[in-house]
Parts: sequence; structure tokens; C-alpha cells
Amino acid sequence: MAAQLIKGTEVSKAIREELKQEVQHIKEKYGVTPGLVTILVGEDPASQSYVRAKQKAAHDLGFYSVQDDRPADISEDELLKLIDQYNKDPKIDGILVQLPLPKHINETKVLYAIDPSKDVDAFHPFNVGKLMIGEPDFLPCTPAGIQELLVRSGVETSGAEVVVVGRSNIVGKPIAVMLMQKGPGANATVTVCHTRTRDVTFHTKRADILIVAAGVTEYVKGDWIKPGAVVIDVGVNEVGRTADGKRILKGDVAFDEAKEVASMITPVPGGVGPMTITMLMKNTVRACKIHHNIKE
Ligand SMILES: NC(=O)C1=CN([C@@H]2O[C@H](COP(=O)(O)OP(=O)(O)OC[C@H]3O[C@@H](n4cnc5c(N)ncnc54)[C@H](OP(=O)(O)O)[C@@H]3O)[C@@H](O)[C@H]2O)C=CC1
Ligand SMILES: Nc1nc(=O)c2c([nH]1)NC[C@@H]1CN(c3ccc(C(=O)N[C@@H](CCC(=O)O)C(=O)O)cc3)C=[N+]21
Ligand SMILES: [Mg+2]
Repeated sequence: MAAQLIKGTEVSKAIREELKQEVQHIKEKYGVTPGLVTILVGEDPASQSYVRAKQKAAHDLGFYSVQDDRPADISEDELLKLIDQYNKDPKIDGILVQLPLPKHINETKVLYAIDPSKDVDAFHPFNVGKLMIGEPDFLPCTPAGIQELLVRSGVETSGAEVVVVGRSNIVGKPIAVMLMQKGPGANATVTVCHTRTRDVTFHTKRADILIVAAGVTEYVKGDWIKPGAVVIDVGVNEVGRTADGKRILKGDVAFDEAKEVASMITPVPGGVGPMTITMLMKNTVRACKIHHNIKE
């Protein structure tokens, strides 16, 4: 295989070790503990497994962590009241409401309800706006994880042609904004593709850095990639289960073909996914420091 693997699991481990030290330090010096609540509405098995992974990471870092499960038929009003309760709770620094929410609940309304200083997903319009103008308090977790992987792998983003496939508010749009900003780990020339793009392969073939977040299993083929490009596969698609019930996951990139063309590539699993969770932990520590006016 030609391409070097960008191992999100390993990079994550290193960052979580750094975070653990930091949590220990602020506990000892300031007597405060970062607090994270994850709110899960309903019983979708994939969402349950992601939330479990977030809780485990929080626990391992020594956070105060709360898992709040609510039935799928909770009313929008009740959910908004619950968020308000956590907004007022001084032990809680970060509030994560796992998406997607059931159809009868307006997702936008829920995201608006979270105190922006506890918005560790960075989905509130206040934080989205701050990101846009280059003044973020929190970076959205998946894009932050991608940028961290690029930087720690020594990938030059300045002047690079970046192509993003996907324009969602949680991945495509914010990663495009972040990589086009002025500053380190950015300064790229960014193109964003979506379902109305006339010729997606015309764009992907020009990319020095190709970021795929389309939600379509093995959508990007080997011959859509410029030889030597860096490929970041954000897709997490369940294609089946093993005999013992474990999820079988594939990315949005046809990995076996792509690895022969790319210079570096993220695997699925073990690429972007673990970084997303790590960046959530980083944001929670940051929120805690902001709430307690810790400036170091
Ligand atoms: N690893 C991680 O931490 C995370 C992984 N994910 C995964 O990333 C993937 C994307 O997630 P998310 O951004 O939420 O997905 P969405 O479904 O919200 O958005 C998908 C985007 O891809 C575009 N798209 C879909 N099909 C095509 C196509 N054939 N050609 C071009 N563009 C296309 C859509 O275009 P249009 O707007 O025109 O519909 C849309 O903008 C999923 O597999 C998800 O599971 C998501 C979040 C975190
Ligand atoms: N409010 C909110 N914030 C989110 O950040 C959020 C969300 N809602 N809803 C769903 C998406 C998806 N997402 C993932 C996180 C981790 C992995 C991850 O750890 N994946 C592992 C595999 C996990 C497994 O084995 O199931 C990997 O790729 O190696 C994947 C996807 C966060 N999201
Ligand atoms: Mg979505």
C-alpha cells in the first residue's frame, strides 16, 4: 500500500493524555472539575454507542459526567426546560444534545437554547458566527479533529487546494470555513461540493487535500483522487453486524483503491471518529476554564 495511515486513535490517545494532566492540574490548583452532560433522546443504537463512548472518555479524564437519557416522546418544551436546568447548573460546563432528534422536536430551537458558554459542540449560532469571523471560543468537534490530524501529520494547508464533499452544518460547512481562514493550519483555497455540483470528480481530482463527508458508503473511488493527495474520510456508515453484534463500519471513500493513490489517508474506523470525541473533551476543559476564569 502506498499511502501512510493517519491514525486518529493514536493521535487521540496522545491528546487525551495531555488533557488528563491538565484536568488533574486544574483540580489540584483551583479545586474545580470539568463537568459534561450528554443528553440522549430516544433509543437509536448508533446514538447510544456514540454517547457511551463520550461518557467513557469523560470518565477516563476525571470529569464530572452525567448521562441523561430521555424517552423519544419527550416534548420539545420538556427538553428545553431540561437544557435550561443544565444551563443554570454550576457543576456542568458542557452540554451535548446528541443529534439527530426525533421529528417532533425542532433541532434549531434546541441548539439555540444551550448557553453559548456551555456549547461544547459549537453548534449555537453565536459560536457559528464567531467561527465565521475567525474569533472562535470553541471549534466544532469533527472539523477541529480533522484540522488537528492534518497539523499533527505535517500536512501543509497553506496554499493547498482543499475540496470538501458535503455541506452540512456539523462537518462540511465548518471545516470549509476553518481551512479558508487566515492563520496556521489553514490558509487553504477551499471548494465545497454537494448534490447539485455539476461534476464532483472534476473537483476531487484537483484536490491536494480531499475531505469527504457525504454519508454515502465508499462514494469516492480511487480514480477520483489526485496521486499523492491527502484523503480525510469522515464517513461512518454501518454496513452490517458481526456475529457477536459489533457494528461493521465503512467510510465515504473506497479505502482499498484510495490507499494506492493517496499519500496519506484516514481509516474508518480509527480515523476522524475518535478525534471528534477527543475534541469534545478539549472543549469541555476549555469551557470549565472560561467558567472559572482560569487563564493559563
Ligand atoms: N467521524 C465523525 O466524527 C463524524 C462522522 N459523520 C459521518 O459523516 C458523514 C456525513 O455526515 P453529515 O455531514 O452529518 O451528513 P449530512 O447527511 O447532513 O450531509 C451530507 C452532505 O453530503 C452531500 N452529499 C450527499 N450525497 C452526495 C453526492 N452523491 N455527491 C455530492 N454530495 C453529496 C449532501 O449534499 P446536499 O446538501 O446537496 O444534500 C450534504 O451536504 C456521515 O457518514 C456521518 O455518519 C458525521 C459527523 C461526525
Ligand atoms: N450533538 C452531536 N454532536 C456530535 O458530535 C455528533 C452528534 N450529535 N450526532 C452524531 C455525530 C456522529 N459523531 C461521531 C462521533 C464519534 C464517532 C466514532 O468514534 N467513530 C469510531 C467508531 C465507533 C464505532 O465503533 O461505532 C471510529 O470512526 O473509529 C463517530 C461519529 C458525532 N456526532
Ligand atoms: Mg446531519
